[in-house]
Amino acid sequence: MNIALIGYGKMGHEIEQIAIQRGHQIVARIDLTTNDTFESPAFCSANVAIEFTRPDAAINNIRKCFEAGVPVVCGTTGWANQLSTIRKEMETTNGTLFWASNFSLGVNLFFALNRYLAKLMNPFNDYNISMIEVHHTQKLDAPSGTAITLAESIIEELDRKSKWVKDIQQQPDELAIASIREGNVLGIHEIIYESEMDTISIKHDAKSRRGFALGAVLAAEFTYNKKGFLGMNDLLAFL
Ligand SMILES: NC(=O)C1=CN([C@@H]2O[C@H](COP(=O)(O)OP(=O)(O)OC[C@H]3O[C@@H](n4cnc5c(N)ncnc54)[C@H](O)[C@@H]3O)[C@@H](O)[C@H]2O)C=CC1
Ligand SMILES: O=C(O)C1=N[C@H](C(=O)O)C[C@H](O)C1
Repeated sequence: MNIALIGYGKMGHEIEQIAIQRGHQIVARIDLTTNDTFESPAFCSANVAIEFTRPDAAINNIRKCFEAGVPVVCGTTGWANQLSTIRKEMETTNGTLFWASNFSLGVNLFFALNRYLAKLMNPFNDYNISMIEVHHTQKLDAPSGTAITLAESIIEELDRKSKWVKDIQQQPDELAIASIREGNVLGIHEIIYESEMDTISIKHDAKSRRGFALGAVLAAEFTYNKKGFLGMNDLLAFL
């Protein structure tokens, strides 16, 4: 498969290695540091583009993929509040977008565990719930996209929580997400249920970026020749 990388930073490099190991060709690398363009024949020859850039760049890059008729897998976080806008544009252009806040298989198992635990804890009002996410200091968005996905599932399952807030809980229905930025931490997410009697917590700790990158390449393989909006549940049902 011909793959175009949009964003050739930490994730772009990791994805390139895995894509080549899996027998794909990288036909274009669009980044602030390269000369490749969306208009080039090389980019237009891509079967799928994989976009990992920054929150303020993702939407425009996805639009460029729709214009070029290239399906796009996007892992950039920090812009998901505009997802419904871009989905409408995807429909009007008959495009293809696969988006996930986290492509790692382990994190997606953790998503299922999180939802199950929230459902289990729903009747037990003595437990309050909070979340901590830790990432490297270069990360631009907070809370992380993964933390927001986790929070959205908890809010769906737990009647006593109706919205997430950054850092400090002020109302009982708020779910506080603390974001810590330190060193080169690749991504830690912990959900904590706390009563006067005890603490129950679940935690995911990424050991490398390979899990994110492998998931993104699998998503690209899955996206090839498909139309519409796709996500990790579609991919996991297929694996
Ligand atoms: N969904 C997932 O599984 C994961 C998502 N991420 C997200 O992916 C994004 C990128 O992460 P990293 O690779 O670690 O960041 P990075 O900072 O190492 O790389 C970003 C690259 O994008 C380039 N860039 C910036 N603006 C651009 C533009 N307008 N067009 C093209 N390229 C542009 C930069 O020059 C840089 O090389 C972040 O939003 C991060 O949160 C990161 C890991 C996993
Ligand atoms: O910026 C990162 O590094 C990561 N971002 C994603 C997020 O915001 O959830 C996924 C992973 O945690 C790494």
